[in-house]
Amino acid sequence: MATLKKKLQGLVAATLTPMTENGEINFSVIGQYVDYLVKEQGVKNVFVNGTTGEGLSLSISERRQVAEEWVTQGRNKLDQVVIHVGALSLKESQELARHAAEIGADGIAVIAPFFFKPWNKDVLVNFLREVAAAAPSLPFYYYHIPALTGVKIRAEEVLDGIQDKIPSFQGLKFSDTDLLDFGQCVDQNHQQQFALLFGVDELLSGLVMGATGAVGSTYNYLGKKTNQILEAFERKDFSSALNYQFCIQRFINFVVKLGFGVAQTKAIMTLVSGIPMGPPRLPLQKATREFTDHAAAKLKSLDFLSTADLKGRNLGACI
Ligand SMILES: CC(=O)N[C@@H]([C@@H](O)[C@H](O)[C@H](O)CO)[C@@H](O)CC(=O)C(=O)O
Repeated sequence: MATLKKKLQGLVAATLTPMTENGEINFSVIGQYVDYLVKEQGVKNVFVNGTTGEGLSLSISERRQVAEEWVTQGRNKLDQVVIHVGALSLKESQELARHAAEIGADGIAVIAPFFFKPWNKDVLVNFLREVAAAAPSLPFYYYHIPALTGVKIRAEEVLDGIQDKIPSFQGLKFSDTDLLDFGQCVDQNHQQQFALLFGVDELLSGLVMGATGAVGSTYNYLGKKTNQILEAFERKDFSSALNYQFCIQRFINFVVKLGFGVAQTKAIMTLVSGIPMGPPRLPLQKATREFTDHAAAKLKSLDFLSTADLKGRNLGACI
């Protein structure tokens, strides 16, 4: 049985994996990264080695070391450290799951295998069950991200009866925009026993539909702003929640048009936090100087960046 833990809720930062210019992992800044999330962004949960963390581009040994560093540095500072342990090889995934349990992580998550793909719900759940069984004491989350895995089995189908197969099942990270599917997951979750975490940073729609929390890349540097959405939603001030959402979207929409992914997230995080995230690993390509300059200008115009070097306050600023 999974150890009873407080339900994962609120914002969860999908962490980046800091790298040196030579492409090695820069473990030395993870402690600083933890402090930044907690103190500057008000984010106390992390999702490590996922999409944003380039988990699938790291070796197994690197994934173990990154997980270990987050757990160590996060001790007594972070509420929960969830480790993504998905891999194409079931054995590797099980090894990572066991390791997460040994180091004292708070949960594990797994994506659908995406080379040889499960062709139906039962096959997918069998795969997930085998991984979960390697760390039965850890809360288990299914990481649904069909656009990247190509596995289009609906999340509501996966959830149906899943706890009978996976006793440690604790929730879903829903990285998709199909609100019918997400709504069905919420509707099924009658006893509210599962954490249903929205994985797309246009968060308000997920909250309205019943998300209990959210995992995302932008919470690394817009956590404080996004927490304002959660707070307004909590006090039923929907108009303010929408204003905060639109304000954040002005930035997301801007960078999406420039071409936005993990490399660009690394550049933005470096800019906003001052912590060097370095380049991504191939096949991803480092963000261009042009992208970083445009993103910096937009962040300043929205007052998302330190105003110390601002000459005058922009009237369109989101504060
Ligand atoms: C495909 C992707 O990278 N999605 C991001 C989002 O946070 C995304 O950057 C955001 O919604 C941008 O609109 C997260 O869901 C990724 C994530 O949670 C992870 O790193 O595991």
